[in-house]
Amino acid sequence: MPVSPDSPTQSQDESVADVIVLGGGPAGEVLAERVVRAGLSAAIVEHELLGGECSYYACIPSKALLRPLQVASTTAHLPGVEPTAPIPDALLRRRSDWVAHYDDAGQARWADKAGVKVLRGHARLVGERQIEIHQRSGAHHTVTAGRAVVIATGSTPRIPAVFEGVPVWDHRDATGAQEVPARLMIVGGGPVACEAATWMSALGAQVTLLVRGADVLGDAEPFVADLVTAGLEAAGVTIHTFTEVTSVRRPAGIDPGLGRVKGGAVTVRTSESELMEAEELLLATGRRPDLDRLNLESVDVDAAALARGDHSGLPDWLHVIGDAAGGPALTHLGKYQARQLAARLSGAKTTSDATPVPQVVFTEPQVASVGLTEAQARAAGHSTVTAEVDFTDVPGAALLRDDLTGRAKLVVDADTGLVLGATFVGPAAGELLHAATVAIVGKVPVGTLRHAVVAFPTASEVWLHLLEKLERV
Ligand SMILES: Cc1cc2nc3c(=O)[nH]c(=O)nc-3n(C[C@H](O)[C@H](O)[C@H](O)COP(=O)(O)OP(=O)(O)OC[C@H]3O[C@@H](n4cnc5c(N)ncnc54)[C@H](O)[C@@H]3O)c2cc1C
Ligand SMILES: NC(=O)c1ccc[n+]([C@@H]2O[C@H](COP(=O)([O-])OP(=O)(O)OC[C@H]3O[C@@H](n4cnc5c(N)ncnc54)[C@H](O)[C@@H]3O)[C@@H](O)[C@H]2O)c1
Repeated sequence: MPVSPDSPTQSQDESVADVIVLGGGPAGEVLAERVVRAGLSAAIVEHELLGGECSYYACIPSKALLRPLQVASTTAHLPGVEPTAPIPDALLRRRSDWVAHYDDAGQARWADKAGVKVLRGHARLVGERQIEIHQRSGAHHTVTAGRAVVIATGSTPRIPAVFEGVPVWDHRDATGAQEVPARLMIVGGGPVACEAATWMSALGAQVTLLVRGADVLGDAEPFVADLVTAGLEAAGVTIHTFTEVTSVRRPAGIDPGLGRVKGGAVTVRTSESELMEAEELLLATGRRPDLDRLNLESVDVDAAALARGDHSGLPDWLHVIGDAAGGPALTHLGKYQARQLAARLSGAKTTSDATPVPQVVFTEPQVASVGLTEAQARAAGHSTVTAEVDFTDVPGAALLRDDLTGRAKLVVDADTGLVLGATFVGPAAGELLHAATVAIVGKVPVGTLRHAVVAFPTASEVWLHLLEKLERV
């Protein structure tokens, strides 16, 4: 039962559903929908927008901005068509349309149709299967779950100590940009930093990336950083590696609202003792599970252990999925965990949760990877054989555009011939990935993969060339 924001403080204890989900992001929504489909009742408690970070501030707006840029980049290198250039205002309008102008009415209609109750307000645990729901007005009431409570509260940005209290951009401002700062410093070298550098430079900002480590996307196969760095630099982005911010200054900021410049120029000093200045600074320094305000101690759960991904201390009625679970922060992983948990809650037998995690970073060129890198496979004790192929050697890939850059790598267990990991960088990389995921999950040896004939001339011929290099396996 939704409580209107102006209702008086109240305390009632009602069993609203078999399963209560805390947080209505992609993980929470899939969980709720699936348990209802299985014949149980479900309610979601959401304190902001139903649809979560992914729908309004993360995956959807970023990809709405990046897809036209990918098309523009292709047309610039595709004889036979006029090159096309990004139109900043139209890009921002496309983004705003895809986030439904930050209105979740459509998601609320979906929930209604799916038979999922939506309880608006901030949730905190107060006892076994008991949730207190707080409204902004101060009113609150208690609800009880018949069977299970699922934490799906997502994640929140990690703020390095040096930036605490300084008004700068986070990923919400970058995906929700209303203004384009003339100069933008981005701190970080992960997917958020690289993708945001791509769209903010296309929108007209002069972007400087401050990367603490040796490379952008440092956990990937080494050639990933080389190709993404070249792509960013070609787009006009300046990259400083081995650079950490040691101090930051900004004249007292104002809060001008989402995606607007938050005050006067920002000045940072870096570990190289360099002073740098920009109109805005975006922090893209990672995320951590959002568990702080859940009152977990009231049910004897150690929030710090849970944030590290240690779920062993959870009582049998309490579960955690999605970014809140402390693993890789990816929408599709949270949704997979939701499907698995929904099956278990409705009495079905499920296989183990251990599954390779695919990821596509939508830079120019695109980066797609799944499973282990060669270094990770070796560290895990595998003896490995690998194959690498340049996209320029593959006719189906070379037809996609001129000025082609791209590379692929397969990591295979030398003893079993099974694929352990795959990385593709280049046009269509994201579409080449799922075959690798299927090969890993299905435990298909490379000897069998060779019989999967590839249609000519498609980018999937990259697979053919990789497998030809593994003929002795
Ligand atoms: C810029 C950016 C781009 C990204 N792009 C991609 C991408 O392309 N592909 C990809 O797979 N992943 C991407 N991600 C990661 C992706 O956004 C997350 O993995 C995903 O949103 C996690 O889903 P979730 O349901 O676990 O949590 P969220 O989407 O964070 O949803 C959690 C929900 O819980 C609510 N909530 C939290 N606490 C409470 C409480 N106490 N009471 C009530 N409600 C609460 C929140 O308001 C929110 O609605 C991106 C992330 C960022 C920052
Ligand atoms: N396309 C996609 O799949 C996609 C896109 C965006 C984000 N995401 C996911 O969202 C999550 C958050 O992404 P992210 O890029 O913010 O996180 P990340 O953890 O992947 O990268 C954080 C970056 O910040 C750097 N860093 C950390 N602390 C720092 C400090 N104090 N000073 C300087 N640099 C520091 C790290 O070295 C790293 O380069 C990730 O799990 C990511 O996979 C996915």
